[in-house]
Amino acid sequence: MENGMATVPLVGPGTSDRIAEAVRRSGPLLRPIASSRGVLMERKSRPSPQTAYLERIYQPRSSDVVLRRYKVRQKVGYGSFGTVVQAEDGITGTIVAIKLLHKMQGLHNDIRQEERVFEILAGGCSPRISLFAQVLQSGTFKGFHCTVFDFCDATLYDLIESGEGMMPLPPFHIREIALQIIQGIEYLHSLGLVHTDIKPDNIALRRADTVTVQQLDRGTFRKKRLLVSTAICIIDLGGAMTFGQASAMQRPVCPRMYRAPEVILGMPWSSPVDAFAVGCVIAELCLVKNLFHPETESNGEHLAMIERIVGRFPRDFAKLAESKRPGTFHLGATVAVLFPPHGIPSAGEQFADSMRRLLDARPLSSAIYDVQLVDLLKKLMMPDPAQRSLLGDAARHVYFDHTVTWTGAQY
Ligand SMILES: Nc1ncnc2c1ncn2[C@@H]1O[C@H](COP(=O)(O)OP(=O)(O)OP(=O)(O)O)[C@@H](O)[C@H]1O
Repeated sequence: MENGMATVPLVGPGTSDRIAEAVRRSGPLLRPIASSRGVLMERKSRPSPQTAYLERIYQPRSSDVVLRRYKVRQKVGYGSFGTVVQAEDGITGTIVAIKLLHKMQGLHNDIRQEERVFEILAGGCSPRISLFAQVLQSGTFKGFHCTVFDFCDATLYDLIESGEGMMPLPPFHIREIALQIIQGIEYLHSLGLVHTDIKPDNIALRRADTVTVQQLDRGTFRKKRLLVSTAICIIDLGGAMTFGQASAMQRPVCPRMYRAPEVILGMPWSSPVDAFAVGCVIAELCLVKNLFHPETESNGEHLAMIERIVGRFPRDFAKLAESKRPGTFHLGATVAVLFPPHGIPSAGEQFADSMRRLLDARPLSSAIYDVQLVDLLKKLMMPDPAQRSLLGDAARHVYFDHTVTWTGAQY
């Protein structure tokens, strides 16, 4: 093993130690054969619109120098609110990410929202600030409001979609990433803020350096790529709101696949929506696919899917939901989501696809084999928000015993 390590080429200051550590913790049956640096995965951001709005959306050009300092290199991401580019700082030479907000009326109530939320986080004076992308500067370029952030090599979405040879991640990497997400979002909650947009696209890996190892698997060595560091960075604070704003919010929040039952049912919601979404993201990282089928067509199907995968809704919660949305639950000897809706045969043509998806969905405990992880996920995704685990408690779950996390200083 020691000799094997000596053949690994260095990929940056201090990196060899981290490679050695990553390999050592992955088990005794490994030998490193190569290492690579930086963005090793194709960036998989959602597609840009091909519409008439193009002039209101920043189109990156390699000759652009944003805020007279940052030389644009390439587009790395695109979201509902902005285009994100990679740029080089002309003064320090460091690589940054710049988000240039779309110029669309009504899209931004407050164009400085992300910066303000980051200021609140920074004001909390906690080392957990390193779990978020730092805002370095902001201003206007070609009429676009732009915010400059730390650059992250890849998101969990990139990793899941195109982390070839890396997925599934070793269990200890999943644990380290999960703990950081929980601790970061718990920090937001401790400052009275709800993120509202937790999804794999919004959790980034600061560095995507990998080491390729040969892993002994049933008598033969197979190639496997390991992350050198699991340091994460939570991005996109643009949807974050205070508990007070959350309680007054009418429109649904959270992307559908990560949306908690109380939001689906139009009931009051608050910070537990983040816990539910965190559970979905951790499960997705283990399964290397969405926990809830991405083509789920209706709220009814989604609730039935939650019931099948996570567990039954408690009677009190179902009763409350029934009083607001009659026809959602069957309140008999057992409480059950009424899907397909009352009076429509489940064998009918109309719901055939939905019924097929529901039948294919596997309960958490039969899809994930780590019993402690399943217990944690069930607590994070309790259908009733009043029973859902607080993130502080989740961070102390036995699943995380002996988990080492990388701090900001180490990535
Ligand atoms: N600091 C960063 N480093 C590297 N890539 C980033 C960074 N911030 C954002 N990105 C990339 O840009 C994408 C869009 O960013 P972001 O989610 O902040 O934009 P948005 O317009 O608010 O999107 P959404 O539709 O999710 O609300 C991300 O999914 C990611 O791929």
